[in-house]
Amino acid sequence: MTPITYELIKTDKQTGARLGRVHTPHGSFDTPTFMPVGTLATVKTMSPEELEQIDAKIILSNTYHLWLRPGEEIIREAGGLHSFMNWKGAILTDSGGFQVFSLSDMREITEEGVYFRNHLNGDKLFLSPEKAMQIQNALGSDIMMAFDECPPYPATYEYMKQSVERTSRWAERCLKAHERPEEQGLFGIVQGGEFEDLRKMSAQDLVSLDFPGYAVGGLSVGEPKEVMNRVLEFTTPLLPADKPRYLMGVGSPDSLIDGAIRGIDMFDCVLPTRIARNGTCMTSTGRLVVRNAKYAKDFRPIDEHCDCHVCKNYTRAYIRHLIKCNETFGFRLTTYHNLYFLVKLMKQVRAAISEDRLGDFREEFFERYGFNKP
Ligand SMILES: Nc1cc(CSc2ncc[nH]2)c2nc(N)[nH]c(=O)c2c1
Ligand SMILES: [Zn+2]
Repeated sequence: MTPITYELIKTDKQTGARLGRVHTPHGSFDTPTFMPVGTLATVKTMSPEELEQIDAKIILSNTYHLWLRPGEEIIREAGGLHSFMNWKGAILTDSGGFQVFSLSDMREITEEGVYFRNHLNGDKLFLSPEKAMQIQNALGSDIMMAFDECPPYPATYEYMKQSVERTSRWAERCLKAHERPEEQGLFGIVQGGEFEDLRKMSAQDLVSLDFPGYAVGGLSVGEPKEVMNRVLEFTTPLLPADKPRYLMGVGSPDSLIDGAIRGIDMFDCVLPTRIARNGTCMTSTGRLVVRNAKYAKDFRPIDEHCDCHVCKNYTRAYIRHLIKCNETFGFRLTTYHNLYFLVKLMKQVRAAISEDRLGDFREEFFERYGFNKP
């Protein structure tokens, strides 16, 4: 009945990585994949045409932000988020709980839902599983996320246990409130922090509800990378092999590779677009802070190994000049390159999986990027 299906093509013989394909009402995409983030119905500074140029197939947007501005009814009247923002690819919307905790103060969690203040004008608001589903229904996203609580890191075992049990009850309420299950997919979000038994409880609760896909939540919240990797090692095997697995809020190039190795298919992170707006670029030999004075007369591309439109036509000196003058075009150039870099990285990961050499690719990439440096 769901419009979201997953095809497992092969697994890498060197690691636990999977090559797959996800089908949605707005197109299919190969996995592992990176999803650019478009919180306010735009991937900041990028046009939909440019996102198509870099081969982005699915983007993220946010229930919380679009509910506050412009309001989900305006987007419903526009015919949904795809037509509102003229994006022809797939859209995944986060459910809003996480944003409440990261953006607003005066929050109160109850069984019913979360009371909080609008971070823009201080108004008292209430978000529940039913409300989050109603907003995502209006947005018309291809993949909706269940309303969950992402507890702060670290959290006590007792708090985490209560939170997981409530998130499972909220997930059931989301399923009941799902108005168009044949047109929109709904992913459950596994919580449980770093506690293996709670991750197992959360996964079992959600798998028994038979969602079309699953996210691993509660990570990339300040924990050390080793903790994230350990949690993934005992969590992804609990999830069905014939459904997509989405690691929320991740991430940096090393985390994308290490997540893929541990069986993750989908990633999202604001990192590439956020650091681009302060003049930091991802390159095959590590980060390059193009606003740095040493690039004032450097007429090379951002990354000499990159074949993107920006690296073919613009220099570090020119981009540095634009960034220093706070010229919007400068941020467009760094953003375009950073997104192209991560989309290309996932293409390289998929190629490595198809040739059973993702372990080797990880070593080469980490060495070149400088992740192995002590
Ligand atoms: N790290 C992290 C990031 C996000 C935001 S994902 C996102 N939304 C919009 C952009 N990106 C999370 N979202 C939810 N619902 N639950 C989580 O546990 C969680 C964890
Ligand atoms: Zn480039």
